[in-house]
Amino acid sequence: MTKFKQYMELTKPRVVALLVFCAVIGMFLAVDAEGNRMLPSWQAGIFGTLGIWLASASAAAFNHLIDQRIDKLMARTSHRPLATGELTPMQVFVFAMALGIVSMLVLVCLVNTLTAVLTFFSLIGYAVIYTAYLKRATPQNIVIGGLAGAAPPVLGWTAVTGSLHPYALQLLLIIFVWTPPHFWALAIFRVDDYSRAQVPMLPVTHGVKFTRWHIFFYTVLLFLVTLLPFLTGMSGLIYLFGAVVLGIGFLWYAVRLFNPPDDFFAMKMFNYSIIYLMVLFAFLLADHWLVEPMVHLPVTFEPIV
Ligand code: HEM
Ligand SMILES: CC(C)=CCC/C(C)=C/CC/C(C)=C/COP(=O)(O)OP(=O)(O)O
Repeated sequence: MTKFKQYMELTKPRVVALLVFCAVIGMFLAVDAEGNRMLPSWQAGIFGTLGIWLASASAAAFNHLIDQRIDKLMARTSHRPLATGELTPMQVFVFAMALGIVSMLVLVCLVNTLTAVLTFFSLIGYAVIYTAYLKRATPQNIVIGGLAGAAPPVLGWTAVTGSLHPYALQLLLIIFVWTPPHFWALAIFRVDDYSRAQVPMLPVTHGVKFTRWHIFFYTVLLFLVTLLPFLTGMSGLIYLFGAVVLGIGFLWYAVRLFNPPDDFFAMKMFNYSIIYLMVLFAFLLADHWLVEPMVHLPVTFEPIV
């Protein structure tokens, strides 16, 4: 691998691409103080995206640094540049710090302080609270840690408006509830990896059967939570259609997982979770810009901050 590719790998490019996608959609869903649709200014759009991207990449690189011992022990992660020794911990530290500092400079100087502060908390939440502490401490690690990964739509929204709106928190709630079925599906497939590395993920501590039930409960909760944007008047019928169809698909996987047709089925569910979130957010966007706001239920909220 070239040096460039090794540094790119540190930033978890595909995970971060979806985080940034959700942040950008958050930007295009933002409404003004009167509740009207608005387009982001070019500055909020470009520098907001850049700042959130760099902060997420920085968090991912810190995750590589802190997890190097675990990563060496797991088949899925043993090829990572720190695990193989292709990069040194000092190189990774400098890279992660540089990304983090530049992201904060971009957000503070070119976007707004609220977005910078919330992004900073997300970075610390993932890199320090989740990776360095929760991951090793409790099988609820990814549930609590999921809050950091769920932040991007809120960050996108605040980048555009400078204020926090309950609608944006609904988007956070969706990703927060989506994270457990997303991750535990993969963890079931990789249970031996986590067991070898002694990471207390739910299938390791409580078994695969118990984890399947948790996945099922969170998937039902996710189905209900994804109805909120429609019920609160944020989104209309196009979104409702998308959420219900995608949600039925997710529920089908959760039920089938109790009696999977093959060993690879949990991975299929994990892959579906990624498509699910991407398409759900695409529906939110399409609905917001294609449907006349009058179709929406007449419920409006005041910004919180
Ligand atoms: C605490 C929360 C989360 C945990 C523990 C988690 C865990 C994981 C793990 C272990 C992988 C496998 C990576 C690999 O293939 O080696 C993965 C992949 C992925 N995750 Fe998550 N995830 C979380 C939150 C999120 C969030 C919030 C997003 C985006 C909104 C996301 C998007 C993705 C994507 C797109 C992939 C596929 C990456 C690829 O194809 O290489 N994840 N996740
Ligand atoms: C500023 C901001 C929005 C920060 C969020 C950063 C971020 C990259 C969130 C994604 C969550 C994720 C990939 C967790 C997996 O970590 P893991 O250590 O369990 O997985 P691994 O074993 O693949 O490293």
